[in-house]
Amino acid sequence: MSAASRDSSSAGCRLYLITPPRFAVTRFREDLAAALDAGDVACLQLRLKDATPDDVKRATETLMPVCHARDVAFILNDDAGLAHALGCDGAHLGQTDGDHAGARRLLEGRILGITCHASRHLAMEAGELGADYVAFGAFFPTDTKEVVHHAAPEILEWWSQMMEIPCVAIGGITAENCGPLVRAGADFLAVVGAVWNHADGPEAGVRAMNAAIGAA
Ligand SMILES: Cc1ncc(COP(=O)(O)OP(=O)(O)O)c(N)n1
Ligand SMILES: Cc1nc(C(=O)O)sc1CCOP(=O)(O)O
Ligand SMILES: [Mg+2]
Repeated sequence: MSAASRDSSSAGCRLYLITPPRFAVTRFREDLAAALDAGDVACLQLRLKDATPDDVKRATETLMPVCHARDVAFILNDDAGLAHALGCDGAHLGQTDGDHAGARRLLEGRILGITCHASRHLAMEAGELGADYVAFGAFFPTDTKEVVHHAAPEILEWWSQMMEIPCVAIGGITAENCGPLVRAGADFLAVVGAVWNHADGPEAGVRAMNAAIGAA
């Protein structure tokens, strides 16, 4: 999850895949493997908002090996303690997902990503406490989540010119609309629907996203 050198092209921007909100683990294992085999994916975030810790544990035990076999980092959403306990590669925390500084200490040597919405101030704070990446969004309307914050590409441009810490763009991103985000300096594009809801299936979704990143 480190940023490659930045320039004004798509060089270095990679796909950051997030799981669908709900899935049957055994079946999803096959879908995930096929999606990851379809093209470059930097990491998978397990995002199960209504699941119990036991559900998350089972999903992690099933899906993390699929990721690791393909050199894809496995990041758990919302819970740094559980990420640590389950041996995940890292955690993604929102602004209300607990103590960021404590998570940084707990996940020493692992990945910590922090949601910063459309706020330069939150991003600077996250950078100062040692986040491995900051996430900005939502850039476009999304059916995956009700969002209250709306970001514009300028924040990616500002961040990427100022800071070495990678930035992730999220929210309604598709192969059709991602070009300006890549050109603005996003290091990663985080997507749910663009892959899992692609009309031709998740493999086509991964291929389309990578083609669009490469063409930006
Ligand atoms: C890469 C990435 N960016 C932002 C989010 C959103 O996190 P959060 O604000 O905590 O909202 P939930 O995902 O928990 O609903 C994310 N998960 N991943
Ligand atoms: C999980 C999440 N966080 C967002 C934010 O703006 O912080 S938008 C979002 C949903 C991303 O799914 P899709 O790619 O289907 O729009
Ligand atoms: Mg969260």
